[in-house]
Amino acid sequence: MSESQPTHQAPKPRLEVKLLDERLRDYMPQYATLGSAGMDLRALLDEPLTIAPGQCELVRTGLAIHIGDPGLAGLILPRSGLGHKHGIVLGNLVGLIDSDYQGELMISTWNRGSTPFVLEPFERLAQYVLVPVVQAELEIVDDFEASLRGAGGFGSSGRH
Ligand SMILES: O=c1ccn([C@H]2C[C@H](O)[C@@H](COP(=O)(O)OP(=O)(O)OP(=O)(O)O)O2)c(=O)[nH]1
Ligand SMILES: [Mg+2]
Repeated sequence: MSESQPTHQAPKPRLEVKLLDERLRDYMPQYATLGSAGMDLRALLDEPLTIAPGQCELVRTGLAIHIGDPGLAGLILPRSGLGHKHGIVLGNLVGLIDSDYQGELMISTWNRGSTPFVLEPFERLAQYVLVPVVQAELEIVDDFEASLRGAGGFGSSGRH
């Protein structure tokens, strides 16, 4: 079945990427479908890596992506299939990639499951999502203008 074209599409930011391993040329991150939010990141490994239950390994991607625009950031998120079926998620839960980071993207890979997981070389391990960011300035005040919620949180508004 052919995929429907999006009705409108903003121009895509072009990001500079360095391949820290030539093998990555054949495994460039891609959007799997026209509407995919993330590009899959692959594990740069020379041989399969067994991750024991509870173990966390920092896995190379072999990619350095310089975002360069402080109005953007990268997020590294787990893949739902690996996370749900195999317990393979991120040791830092979410990876936040600063726009001025020029180093290699690393994936903190945590086996939160109960069986060993064998990670294969170049397996799609996590996903990279580019998101808009707004930087704030903080201004110290003594009081806020009152809001309906005030300081209530953590379930204070109850269930409906
Ligand atoms: O999953 C991740 C998370 C972070 N990073 C890189 C990019 C990010 O810009 C940098 C710093 O990340 P963060 O600010 O979350 O870590 P930190 O512990 O605060 O280190 P730093 O003091 O270097 O900011 O590490 C990754 O490669 N993978
Ligand atoms: Mg930091």
